[in-house]
Amino acid sequence: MIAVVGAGAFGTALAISLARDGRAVTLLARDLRGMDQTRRSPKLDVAIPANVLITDDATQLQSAECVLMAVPAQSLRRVLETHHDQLANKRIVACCKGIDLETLTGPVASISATLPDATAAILTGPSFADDIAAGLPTALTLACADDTAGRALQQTLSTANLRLYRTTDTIGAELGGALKNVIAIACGVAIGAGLGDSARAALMTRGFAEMQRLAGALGADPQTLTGLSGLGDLALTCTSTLSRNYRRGLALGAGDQIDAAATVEGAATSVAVTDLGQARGIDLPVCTIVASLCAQKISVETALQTLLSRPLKEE
Ligand SMILES: NC(=O)C1=CN([C@@H]2O[C@H](COP(=O)(O)OP(=O)(O)OC[C@H]3O[C@@H](n4cnc5c(N)ncnc54)[C@H](OP(=O)(O)O)[C@@H]3O)[C@@H](O)[C@H]2O)C=CC1
Ligand SMILES: O=C(CO)COP(=O)(O)O
Repeated sequence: MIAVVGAGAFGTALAISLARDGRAVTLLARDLRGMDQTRRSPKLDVAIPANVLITDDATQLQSAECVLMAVPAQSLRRVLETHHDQLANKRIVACCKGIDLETLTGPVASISATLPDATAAILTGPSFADDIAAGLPTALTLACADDTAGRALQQTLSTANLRLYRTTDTIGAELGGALKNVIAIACGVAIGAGLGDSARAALMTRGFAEMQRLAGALGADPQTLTGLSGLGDLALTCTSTLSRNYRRGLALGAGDQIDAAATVEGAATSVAVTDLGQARGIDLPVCTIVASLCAQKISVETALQTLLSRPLKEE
């Protein structure tokens, strides 16, 4: 049995996809919201197959062959600690995109620090929950430092429509997923402020250079970022209004009222990235500007002038 912790949009979509392919799945919800009765998620327009056990009973995790953690990046540590006893020596696959603000580390480090006996992996890349739930073709990166375990997870989690590519570069894979959210906000701001598609292309490209620079400094192979997690997810999230991070950027760029309660992961990640860059002396102008914009410390006009007035340099 495969367990999914977190019955939000992504966790439920993954559960549906795996179950449709014949796997037995347990979906652990913090709040069932009647999903076990209606067999529907309030966040997806697809019925949940009968071979998904929807439960709020965490003891069900004990019999899982692997556990997918589909909770927001800033909640991951807390959720791992809460279910420590059920998860202690399992194969744990983070399905979130972000950098923990307290530790300035990614989801794989959170798993290893919280559950030293577990096998830690991450599943990330370009995919909207709605697309996965609808059974549309999708390709993702599965990263696990232990390649034998990674190969087994790749087999276990690939389905007819969900194709997983494998890498051992967990830091590169998780940074690709985390950092693209920051650049997606920047691109949304550009479009929301009417700066045009050319400005967006410039931000995607220079943002990608920042992603590779930071990833290399943190021990990743910058080449990993040219894969699905990185370039692939950047292409999706910086161009689609299905992305919450991109939509947050659109709202900031257009000067719309921001709902403070509706957080997007790229906002927290922009703060973490700014701290990491400053501590290591790495130049990350786009990410730093996004942190200031999200905190509403500077105007879009100031952000634009700051980026355009930087010294000219080699590409
Ligand atoms: N949505 C998408 O298209 C995609 C999302 N992802 C990633 O998946 C991760 C989850 O996103 P998504 O599913 O969209 O988010 P949702 O908000 O839809 O779901 C998050 C889930 O996590 C649960 N949760 C949050 N905090 C806690 C906590 N402290 N303890 C227990 N459960 C908690 C929520 O429970 P409750 O409902 O009770 O609040 C909810 O079930 C993110 O990192 C995102 O980047 C990746 C690819 C695509
Ligand atoms: O990560 C995603 C697509 O790959 C979803 O993006 P958002 O979190 O911005 O909605």
